[in-house]
Amino acid sequence: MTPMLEVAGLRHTYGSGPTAHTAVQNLTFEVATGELACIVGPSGCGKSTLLRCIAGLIKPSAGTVSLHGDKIDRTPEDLAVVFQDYSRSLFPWLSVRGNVEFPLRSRGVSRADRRKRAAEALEWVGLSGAGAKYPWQLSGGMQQRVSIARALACQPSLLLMDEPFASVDAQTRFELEDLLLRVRHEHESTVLLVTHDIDESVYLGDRVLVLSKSPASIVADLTVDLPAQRDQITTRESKNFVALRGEVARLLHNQPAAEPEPVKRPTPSSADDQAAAQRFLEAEREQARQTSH
Ligand SMILES: Nc1ncnc2c1ncn2[C@@H]1O[C@H](COP(=O)(O)OP(=O)(O)OP(=O)(O)O)[C@@H](O)[C@H]1O
Repeated sequence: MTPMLEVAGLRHTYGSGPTAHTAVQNLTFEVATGELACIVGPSGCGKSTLLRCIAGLIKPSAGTVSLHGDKIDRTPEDLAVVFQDYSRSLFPWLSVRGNVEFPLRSRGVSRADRRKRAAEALEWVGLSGAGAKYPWQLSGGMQQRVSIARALACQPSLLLMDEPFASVDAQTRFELEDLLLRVRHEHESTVLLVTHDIDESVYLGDRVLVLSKSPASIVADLTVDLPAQRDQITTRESKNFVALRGEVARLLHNQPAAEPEPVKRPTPSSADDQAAAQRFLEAEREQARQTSH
């Protein structure tokens, strides 16, 4: 079956000559229909560059991006993006309803259908009563819900999310993570979410793609072996969660400076995995402390 998203041999270099900077190199992966894939990588490794290439906002220097088999050379209509900075992505002069309806105008959706789809999307994110308000009358978490509603109203084949919960407090972050899990199951959405938060990548993902330091390449593609129904307390305490979180942390913190080798996933085997992961993390931190002095 054709994957929803196919990224093949992607490279992007900013600038040219002596100031050229390769942000991502040789990235190849697929995201299946209905899957939620998380991308996690060190700060500045090229995560946003990758998303911008997928969204058709920049043309990659090499390689291809295809959405259900069609090569992307401009922003596809059936793709929506949720950015970290909700305050800049919502229009302050439009009501919440107006913001959610806005991208539907350029997609030729009739006024009546725009109203209907905006009302539905606001209901999905728990903001039915807020349509007439303005973004600046809402909390940060509510504004990000509006951004998510706006993306969902477009009924995208692929939802791209770039650090979507990085600008809200911890409690709101948990609520928004659970909101995303709920709506993606209800709507069988295909989601590619970029985060620098290891726990978030494991909590949300069906898969976690771990990127190397810049220029980003994929060092591991891990399947998240957790039940589809997750909750913030028991899932995060579970043995599989803790083991996988430790593994992602190791992969992120233990990278050679250049050309990382692909790393195979070890199979969790003993009841001591959790403690072993914790000890390993502590050893990693100690090593990082020593090398930074
Ligand atoms: N327009 C640009 N021109 C030149 N270099 C750029 C440009 N945009 C990004 N870069 C560089 O490319 C590299 C990757 O940047 P990018 O923003 O994609 O990384 P990131 O992983 O999303 O970063 P962060 O984790 O801080 O959000 C960085 O070294 C950055 O300085």
